[in-house]
Amino acid sequence: MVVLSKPAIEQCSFIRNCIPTTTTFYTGIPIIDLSKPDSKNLIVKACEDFGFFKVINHGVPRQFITNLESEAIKFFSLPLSEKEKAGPPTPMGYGNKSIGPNGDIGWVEYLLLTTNPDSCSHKFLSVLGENPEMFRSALNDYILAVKEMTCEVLELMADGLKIPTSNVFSKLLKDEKSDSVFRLNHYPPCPDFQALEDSNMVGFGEHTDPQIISVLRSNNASGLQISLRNGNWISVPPDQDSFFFLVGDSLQVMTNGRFQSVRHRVLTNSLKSRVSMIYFGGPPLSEKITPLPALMKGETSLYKEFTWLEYKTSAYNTKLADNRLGHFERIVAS
Ligand SMILES: C=C1C[C@]23C[C@@]1(O)CC[C@H]2[C@@]12CC[C@H](O)[C@@](C)(C(=O)O1)[C@H]2[C@@H]3C(=O)O
Ligand SMILES: O=C(O)CCC(=O)C(=O)O
Ligand SMILES: [Fe+2]
Repeated sequence: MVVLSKPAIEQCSFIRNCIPTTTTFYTGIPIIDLSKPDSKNLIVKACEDFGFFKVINHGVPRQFITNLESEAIKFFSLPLSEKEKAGPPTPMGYGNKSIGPNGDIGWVEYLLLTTNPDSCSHKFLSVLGENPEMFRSALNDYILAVKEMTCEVLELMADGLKIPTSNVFSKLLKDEKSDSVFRLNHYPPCPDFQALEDSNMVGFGEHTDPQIISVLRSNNASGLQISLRNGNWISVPPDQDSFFFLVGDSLQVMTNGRFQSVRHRVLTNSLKSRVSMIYFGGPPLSEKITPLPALMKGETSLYKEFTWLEYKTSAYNTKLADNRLGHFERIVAS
């Protein structure tokens, strides 16, 4: 039996007083069933209306998901000194509370990796845990299966947009030089609510993702919120069996603003640990990010021309909440 010390009991009463007993979950999130024939049009509609949707019947083996989740839990349960052997994040590697290079702080620890199995960021794994090979293989299985499912969704999206080359997005992720990233996040339950209250700390502050598409899976702990087009924040009901897709800044540019990247954040006040795993599908560094000609019916581009390397370099000089695309918007005379 666990006997709580007095301060811990006090914390519990604080928790009881401060946590709303019910989180109001938004029930209108678009759900895309990949086994249904109308999914391509629903994907386009969801990207236009929300920049966000949930995918079910995705075909990613449950075993790959549970294996990686249990490896992630094992990793995050290691002593801090062990985890720190894989840090600091530069930007790949283990990070704790500090997000990115510009002073953002969150109630989160994480592991950021490149997705190429041969690339050096997986070297971080070899310094960790009792069986780094199991972690490596769980990661490779998961990333491969999620990438395949993501490409299927991107091809449906291109079809839905009536773009004649349906691999226009997926080929960027499939390219061997694709600059895709993988992230494991762990949001521990808050031990010190007062500190969190005082500092207004959140799990992961509001932002948009710079890549083409982000594919997020979490355990059944709440926390994720997205901003609707009217600026209202809504709580996303967690669903450990589904994947959430988020439109990134690069897809916003490639669709000349028809899709908009979704602002999102993670709040901390759950009593439960949240573990999330996110695949950020990005293009090769040299790729020009520009509106697709097939979508430009006489319009002009809303954005200056830039490569993914230029955008990424600029993004790494911004704070999390900044409007990163702002620097690349073209002033269009009306
Ligand atoms: C504050 C930052 C963290 C971030 C790099 C940045 O300077 C701005 C973009 C951030 C973000 C958001 C999505 C992904 O989690 C991420 C890996 C990415 O590609 O851009 C993070 C960056 C990071 O944590 O290094
Ligand atoms: O952990 C989450 O659920 C979301 C995290 C996120 O938005 C990110 O890592 O970019
Ligand atoms: Fe994000």
